[in-house]
Amino acid sequence: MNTVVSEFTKTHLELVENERNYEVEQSQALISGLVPTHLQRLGFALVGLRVTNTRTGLGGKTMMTLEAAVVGEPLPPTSLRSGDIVGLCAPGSHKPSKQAEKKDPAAQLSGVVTLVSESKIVVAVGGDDGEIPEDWHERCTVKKLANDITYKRIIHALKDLTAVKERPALHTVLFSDVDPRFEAGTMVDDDGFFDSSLNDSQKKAVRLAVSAHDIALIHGPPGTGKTHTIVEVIRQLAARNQRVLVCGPSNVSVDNLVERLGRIRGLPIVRLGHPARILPAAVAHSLDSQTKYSDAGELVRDVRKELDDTLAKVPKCKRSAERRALYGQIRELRKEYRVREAKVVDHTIGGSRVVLATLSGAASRDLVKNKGKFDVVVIDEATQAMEGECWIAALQAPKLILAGDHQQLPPTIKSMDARESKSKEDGDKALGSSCDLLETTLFERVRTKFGDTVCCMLTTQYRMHADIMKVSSERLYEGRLIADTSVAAHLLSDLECVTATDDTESPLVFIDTASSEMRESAESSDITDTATSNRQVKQLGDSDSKLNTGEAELTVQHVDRLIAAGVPAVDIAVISPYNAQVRLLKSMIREKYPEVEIGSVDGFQGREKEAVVLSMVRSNDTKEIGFLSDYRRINVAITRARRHLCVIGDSETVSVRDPFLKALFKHLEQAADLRYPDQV
Ligand SMILES: Nc1ncnc2c1ncn2[C@@H]1O[C@H](COP(=O)(O)OP(=O)(O)OP(=O)(O)O)[C@@H](O)[C@H]1O
Repeated sequence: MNTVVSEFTKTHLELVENERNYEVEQSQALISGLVPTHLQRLGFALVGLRVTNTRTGLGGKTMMTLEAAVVGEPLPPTSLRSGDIVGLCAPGSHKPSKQAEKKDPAAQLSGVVTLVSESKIVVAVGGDDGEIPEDWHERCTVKKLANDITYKRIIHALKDLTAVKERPALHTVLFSDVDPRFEAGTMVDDDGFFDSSLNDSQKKAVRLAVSAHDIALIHGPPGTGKTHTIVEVIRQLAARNQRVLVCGPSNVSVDNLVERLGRIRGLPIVRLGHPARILPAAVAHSLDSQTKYSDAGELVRDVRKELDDTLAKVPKCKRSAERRALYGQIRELRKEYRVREAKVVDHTIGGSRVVLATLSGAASRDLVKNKGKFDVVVIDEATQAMEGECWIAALQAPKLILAGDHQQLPPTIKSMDARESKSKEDGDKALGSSCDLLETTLFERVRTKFGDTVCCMLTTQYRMHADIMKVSSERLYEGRLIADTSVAAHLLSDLECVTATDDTESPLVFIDTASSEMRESAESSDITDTATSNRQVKQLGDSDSKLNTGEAELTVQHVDRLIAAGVPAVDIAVISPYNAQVRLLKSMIREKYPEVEIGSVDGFQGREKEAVVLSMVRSNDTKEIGFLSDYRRINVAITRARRHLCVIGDSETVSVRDPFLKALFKHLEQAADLRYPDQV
């Protein structure tokens, strides 16, 4: 079996390295090719800042607050967000630090953004690299840097997987012909569920997951209560004295679970991860908060105060010898702080039955020290993570539970377009199939290998009107998805303050633009701000994004009608598979209705709204539909709506080639309120 594992990791390592290089090259080309003022205009840098405050954060990091150099002036608009990795340097400086030089030669320090507000940005700068040059109290620049940490962690995990000496049964099941095992003795009795509202398929999934010896899958189509079910699984495992590591590919997926688990009394949980990336509702359970405010945290509070007091003396100190002495003290205090903090962290993690982190965060030093101390790893949204990413967490326990839906979008492989076109150009089939391999998730691989023996599908959905879910159920979920009675017939007109109109009484509206003149076009330069931002869009692989102005106008009119009928703007989402159309729609809707959410289909996965307007965009003579042909994208698009879905598209272009789209348009023609542009 070791040979199989070695071959597997070798192929994946190569693919992940390629993906990492591609992403780093892309962002470096953008970031290092432009001067900071230009980057600032694009939202990737802030120039003319000054350091106004420093204090100590988790891990002994220096939290630097930066404000506009002109006192009281707001920061310019920026796309820098909490969690971004940034480089800091004096204007025009080219003196590299060891840590930052690989990423940006002009950066002197690098850190993580922890807060961005109208007037300030806070950056956490790592340990001993946190010595702040004197002139930064007057002028300094912050620039976004490429972030390849997750890739490095995947690469590390794959190497660790190769090196495992005593393989648990989980590895045997995943890499050889051994079948998964289930232990009947651990079965949950009918009256043994904590949550009495669970439906039959959810109970079945909980039983499968709890009784699995090595692996189980929970397949959760849209709105079927996958998270609900995972919470019960975790409670059942904790009640059996098992320690559980719970992960997801994104911070949102983890915090969703933190929020729900945090409400359960008597279940000690801790959320690992950079506080800047944790959602406010989950912050109280973060390791940072627990080390700060728990009784055990007393141990570090004194040193933290002394460190902060010493840091505060630095800007006031004019002589460099005195500054050097202060930095010497700071270094010693940091060392002491880290030793004490490590004890508190071990105590907090060790005392928690359930530990939560992103998949990438599962590589945290604090967790790796805990290696082997978990009984089960649970991964939510596992169909949105590359297999290598899952292994960062999966190495930590002998049992793995994966939850997800392989009929929705897989993880984004950024080098995919480049690889696919190169594969076509060179006729290199191997390159093409390597894309597929990287896109194949661990969930999908296990489901294909073992089918229903390891996988339980949740079949009652609590989101969509029955007409909205019909095509997805029939074509992708074997016709087994049923709408719960609480949602099966619900309409916008049932909402308080919404009047009954043709729109609010129809769960499905289809505006067919076929035989109109509403044709797609390529994005022109006047849609984006500057010539450079067009180039940036191209560099980010969005060069041939399409838009359709006619459809955009119909979309705005439909939103106008919904709002006039009393549908709250916050309950409406406008989505499109094409980023260029999203940009156009934002420029037309944002000002009028700031609360209407406008985004790409891919960005809306995992979300829901009462009303969704979907603009399909494609309309051409050759029936080209580009990436609309990925049925998973269309499945995500049409399953976001609870009570009302309005599809705007050209049936003659979109419904011709792809079987899923054909079925969707047939259903729309039969079941939707069908309209034509000149009648709306
Ligand atoms: N057994 C149940 N009885 C009643 N309502 C339920 C039940 N299970 C889930 N729900 C409701 O269904 C909705 C979706 O649940 P949840 O967020 O757990 O689903 P999910 O499958 O994780 O969602 P997504 O489709 O976004 O992945 C929630 O409003 C939840 O309260």
